[in-house]
Amino acid sequence: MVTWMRGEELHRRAREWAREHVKRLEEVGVTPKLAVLLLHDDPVELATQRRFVSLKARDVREVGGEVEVYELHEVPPERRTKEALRLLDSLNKRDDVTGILIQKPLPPYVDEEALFQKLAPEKDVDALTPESKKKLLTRFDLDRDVLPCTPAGILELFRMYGVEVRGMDVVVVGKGELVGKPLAVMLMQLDATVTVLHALSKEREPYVRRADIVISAVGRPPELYRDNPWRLTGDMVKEGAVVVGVGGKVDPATGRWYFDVDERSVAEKASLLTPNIGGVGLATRARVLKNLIRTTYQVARAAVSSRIVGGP
Ligand SMILES: Nc1nc(=O)c2c([nH]1)NC[C@@H]1CN(c3ccc(C(=O)N[C@@H](CCC(=O)O)C(=O)O)cc3)C=[N+]21
Repeated sequence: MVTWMRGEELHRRAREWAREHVKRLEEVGVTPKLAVLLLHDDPVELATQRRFVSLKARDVREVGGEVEVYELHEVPPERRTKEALRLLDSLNKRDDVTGILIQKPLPPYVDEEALFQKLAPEKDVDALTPESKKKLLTRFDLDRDVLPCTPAGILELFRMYGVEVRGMDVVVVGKGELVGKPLAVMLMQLDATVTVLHALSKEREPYVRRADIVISAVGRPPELYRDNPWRLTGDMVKEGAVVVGVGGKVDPATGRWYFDVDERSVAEKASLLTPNIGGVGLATRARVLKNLIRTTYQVARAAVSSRIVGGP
């Protein structure tokens, strides 16, 4: 029998925790404010990302924070990076903005590196600036650090459901900057044996079949992508494996979700499995809230100490 790894509890606890901190911050005159940048113009991505952004915005508002969303898809592609950099510059400087999130993925013509270099590290809710990434390579503290939301959310699910990664064979499918890559690094820190598979991997099945833990973070469901489609089905994993499904896309025509993991067939083989709805997504949102509170403290602290250092 499969045990479902659900994110509701983490999400509920994070909201409670965040609400408490919003109250505490209120007393010193600070309100968390998240600025979200949405740069994509591809219809599948725009539909999907808008949905994610509205969910995160709802969470932040529900705990007493504020949200500003900036959509840049109407800016011509050749000016998109420049406009985003200009916007980031002003958001970096604004005292009322305490967290900035650049929704991923970005369109291919946008200079991603330039954006994350520009983003003020103390406001980096996703831990995607070069500074945050560097920290991941040495060590991290799941309970204290601003860490990439989805990888950290998955590690929290593992902790909650007693999944030990030490010494385990873990396969991560997908090597994206947002999930696959940081997660692989974190799992390595936790002494797992990590294999990362991606679009150019010669073979996938043999690696997947022998893995104790499979994490699928691709986001190319066959229903929506002809090139390099990916779906994990029950026949691909070993009996008793732990399986985590991360990727999912919304069909802009129907509003329907398509996911990386075929929940039904995998549930017949896996010992533990995240549900496509109510699993990793909620664990991710829990971390977004926690990260925003942490960046808010960082920003508030920086403002106070610069006042002390710089004088009035
Ligand atoms: N810079 C950046 N940071 C992110 O954190 C980020 C991103 N880019 N790009 C896209 C992914 C995806 N993501 C999700 C958030 C919430 C759900 C979620 O809450 N899903 C609901 C269902 C969704 C629904 O009800 O429509 C659930 O799992 O129950 C899922 C996925 C954040 N992402």
